[in-house]
Amino acid sequence: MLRTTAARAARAASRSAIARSIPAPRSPALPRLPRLTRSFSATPHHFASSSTEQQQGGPRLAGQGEKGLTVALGNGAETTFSYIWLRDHCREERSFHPQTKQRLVDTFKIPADYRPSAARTTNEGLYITWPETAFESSYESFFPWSFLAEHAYNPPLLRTKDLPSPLEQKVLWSKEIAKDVPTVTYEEVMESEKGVYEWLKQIDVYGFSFVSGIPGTPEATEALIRRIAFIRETHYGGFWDFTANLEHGDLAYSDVRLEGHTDTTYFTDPCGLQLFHLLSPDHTHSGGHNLLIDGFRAASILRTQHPSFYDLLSTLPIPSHASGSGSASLPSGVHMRPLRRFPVFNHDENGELVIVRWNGDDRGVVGGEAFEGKTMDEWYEALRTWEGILRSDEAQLWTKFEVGTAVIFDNLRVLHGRSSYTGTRRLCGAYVNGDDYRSRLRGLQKQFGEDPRRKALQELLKSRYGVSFVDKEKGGAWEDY
Ligand SMILES: C[N+](C)(C)CCCC[C@H](N)C(=O)O
Ligand SMILES: O=C(O)CCC(=O)C(=O)O
Repeated sequence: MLRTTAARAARAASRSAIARSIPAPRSPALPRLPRLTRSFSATPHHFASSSTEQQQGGPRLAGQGEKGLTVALGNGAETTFSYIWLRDHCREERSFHPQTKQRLVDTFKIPADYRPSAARTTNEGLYITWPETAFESSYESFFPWSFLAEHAYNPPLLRTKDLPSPLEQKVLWSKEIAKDVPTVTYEEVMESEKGVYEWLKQIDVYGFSFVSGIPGTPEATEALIRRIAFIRETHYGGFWDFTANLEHGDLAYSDVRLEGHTDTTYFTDPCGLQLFHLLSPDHTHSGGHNLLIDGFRAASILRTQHPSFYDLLSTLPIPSHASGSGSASLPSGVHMRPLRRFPVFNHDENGELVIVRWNGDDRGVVGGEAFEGKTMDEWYEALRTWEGILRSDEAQLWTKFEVGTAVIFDNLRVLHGRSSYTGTRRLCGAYVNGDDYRSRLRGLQKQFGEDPRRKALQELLKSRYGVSFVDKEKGGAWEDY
């Protein structure tokens, strides 16, 4: 919804009210500092710059231009930041709300020709004094050298390949993992944050985890899921408790075999985690065993053995839908389609595989212009090869559901399926959004001081540029927002 002028004015007023409510930061009285012996090219926009006694060869201010300044870090690497970027990314309380971690400075009110009135450096970072202008009263921003090194862009001082990729943290598995399946107990998850952390670490590394010792009730199962985050509601409801009664127009509500698939490929944002817990005792049914397949491992096999097929399944958008009959609560029926079509393999901006979307049953009609110039036979050959890897004996982890033991898996990586069954089989469970799961895991990593990415970043900044993270109290929230 476009903001009206009044709303915008209200927002501006509320911002300045927020800013006023925050005690104006007492910019440290600038001690009279020795002028830098190094002289800079005298240009009309020259501003005073100085440095507190710093270790020889440490990071320093290396130059100032019309639109930006250049810093030199430990190993002499130089990089330039525009003044607008610096003002826009200030983390002082005037610019960045200390509790909400949201930007308070109105980026688009920063004058296009904004530049500092002074700058100084210390062993910890760069202090920029902004001038008294109509835009704002003069004040000082602080940027740790580590923050500048991490976010440098002209040129970048860090590259994606410098840090461990998320995929490196994962263990790709075959059916052999049956010898030692990742498992936690209900009790440890329910009784401590550490227990939840151990559980989510297993899901992060293996893409799935079993939970044993659960009371055989839907209530206990739901409480377990909610230790991660809230449940994702869909047209199947929130927490499901289902049998083969076709209460929803989907084969899951039947007793037929389901080959390995990921759920909700018809959602623009497929569900992240999925948990199943059997509630009906063994003697009420026969079959209905659970299948798990590591989609990332299967994809890596295809990529290695058939790169052209991997590329095809990484580019061709596949239609997906949920169109089963409606239910009593949804008489208009289900007509689910994603906003756009997605390929089987979806990658992040660094080319890392992050989402496998594959459901042969929910796949729509392929064809049309997306397939123009492609040979349909090649596409089916690629699919057949992919499905052949999924259905290979070594890829398939089959387990027999038991009351009291739930399985949870990352629906963006691990495919699941079911053998056909006879008799009465009652299953419960729910979805959790992938982003809520990853946020919960990130929070626990920080809480238990094990954020692998930041640890690797800290070591790299220290070894390559001789800079360290700065104690938050001194420089606001130096996180990777
Ligand atoms: C809600 N519950 C998990 C029981 C059924 C999900 C329906 C599965 C659907 N064919 C899909 O692949 O998304
Ligand atoms: O019934 C099962 O074991 C799983 C059903 C299924 O694959 C699904 O709900 O997506």
